[in-house]
Amino acid sequence: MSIHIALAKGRIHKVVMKYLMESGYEFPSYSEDSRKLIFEDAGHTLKLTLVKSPDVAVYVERGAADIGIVGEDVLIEDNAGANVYEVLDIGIGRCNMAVAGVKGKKVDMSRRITVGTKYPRIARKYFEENHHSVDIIKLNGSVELAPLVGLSDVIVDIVETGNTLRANGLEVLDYFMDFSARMICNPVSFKMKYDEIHTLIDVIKKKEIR
Ligand SMILES: Nc1ncnc2c1ncn2[C@@H]1O[C@H](COP(=O)(O)OP(=O)(O)OP(=O)(O)O)[C@@H](O)[C@H]1O
Ligand SMILES: O=P(O)(O)OC[C@H]1O[C@H](OP(=O)(O)OP(=O)(O)O)[C@H](O)[C@@H]1O
Repeated sequence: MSIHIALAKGRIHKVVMKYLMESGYEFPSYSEDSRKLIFEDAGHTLKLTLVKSPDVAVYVERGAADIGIVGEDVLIEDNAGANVYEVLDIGIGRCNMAVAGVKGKKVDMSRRITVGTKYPRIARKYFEENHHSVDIIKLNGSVELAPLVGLSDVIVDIVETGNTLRANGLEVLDYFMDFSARMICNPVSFKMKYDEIHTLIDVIKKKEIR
């Protein structure tokens, strides 16, 4: 029985594809530049689809995919884990969530501050837990711009190397979560395709990428 894996398109799918090919799976029609979204391996054991990160859990929950591989940040932000099993921490795509602001500029946390972010739920929870009153502005990318042009006082965003913050004259005020890519599984598939799914888990575990 073949298994269908929904892969978060972007950084995560590129590493997972590379890894699967290094482990002996052949995907004759795959290339990083291709616009194709579905790939089957030559042995017909895996079908891979490239899905936008927030949609991965939707495919898995509804049984359109058996397995999903997606960043933990996305699962937490979308509160998406309830109807799926998280079966493995893949260890790739490691990054932190941080509050950042303009370098050297003091932010008065005692007043209501504005926060630009792609992660409104995670940001709100963080500020609530720290008893700060905030106005969250949901953005869709290039979040670093917001404090530079006066749209927000601070941002909450992913930091990996810190290069984007540095290049834009921002600094971290607080790191508060870290994430990695997770493998999630549809509960019915987990029972029906138990052996195939465990074979895949073993293949990925064997690669020391954590
Ligand atoms: N430096 C990083 N920046 C963003 N995401 C990272 C980083 N390092 C690891 N990740 C992981 O990769 C995932 C996003 O990958 P990527 O940015 O390639 O996808 P994307 O679809 O372009 O995302 P988005 O549209 O949200 O920018 C995140 O959910 C996170 O788990
Ligand atoms: O610490 P770094 O290694 O610089 O990585 C962090 C940057 O990467 C991500 O942006 P992405 O490239 O996904 O673009 P986006 O801003 O459009 O989301 C993230 O939102 C930061 O901007």
